[in-house]
Amino acid sequence: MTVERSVAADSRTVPEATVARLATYLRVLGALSDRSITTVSSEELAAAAGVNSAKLRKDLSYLGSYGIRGVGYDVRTLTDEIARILGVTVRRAVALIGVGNLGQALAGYDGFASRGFRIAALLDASPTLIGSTVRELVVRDIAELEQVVTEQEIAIAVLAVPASAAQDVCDRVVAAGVTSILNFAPVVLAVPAHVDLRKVDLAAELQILSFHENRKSAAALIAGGMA
Ligand SMILES: NC(=O)c1ccc[n+]([C@@H]2O[C@H](COP(=O)([O-])OP(=O)(O)OC[C@H]3O[C@@H](n4cnc5c(N)ncnc54)[C@H](O)[C@@H]3O)[C@@H](O)[C@H]2O)c1
Repeated sequence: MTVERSVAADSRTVPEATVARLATYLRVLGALSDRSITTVSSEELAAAAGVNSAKLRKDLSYLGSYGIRGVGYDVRTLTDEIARILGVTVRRAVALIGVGNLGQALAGYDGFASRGFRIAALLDASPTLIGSTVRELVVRDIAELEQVVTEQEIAIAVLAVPASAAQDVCDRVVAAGVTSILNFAPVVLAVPAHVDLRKVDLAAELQILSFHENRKSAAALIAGGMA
């Protein structure tokens, strides 16, 4: 999603694109920490995150983090700084709505917990799913949405429902007080200005790759013609 926005980080503001890269740096730092690596150079961190080191240094300068010349960055300190800016020092409770093919795959993904998120509730409308257990969580009836949001202090709702149901579910989630939504349904959702909405669209990502494939084929044809 390309929303031109910034996030306040102390007295400075962090561009949205930097926020997205900070999440990547945090993942890379987590992997380094798992391997008991305590310092990392900007070049190493940039390469592992797939960006150039000038961009990485610029991104980290928003945190007031410049590293030590010749030594690099302290993995623990940088992890803590990025986690603080991203607000993942608190474990946020996530409600997963729609426990079909995608919802069950997401519910089974261990990576959320290690990155600061707790799947606290699963909700669905299907009588065959309501009451069943997925990853030790009982699937609740979507009719209980408002109660579940309050009980579990849900901070983020993930929508994995059919496109036809997504706006209705989104409206209810917002009315229940949730202000962050991640939407997987292939539909543009309308939300009030105070709600942060992000969308995941794997088909669009594949189309972008397809576009690049086209360009590569065209370039190869031209190069072949010139040879
Ligand atoms: N963004 C992506 O890249 C991506 C990838 C795959 C699927 N999707 C989308 O994710 C959604 C789910 O896909 P799926 O394959 O899991 O579908 P699915 O049919 O297997 O699951 C959808 C679930 O939503 C439930 N549901 C329907 N209406 C509901 C409502 N009003 N409230 C609560 N639950 C409700 C259904 O009972 C079902 O369990 C679809 O919109 C699909 O297009 C997106």
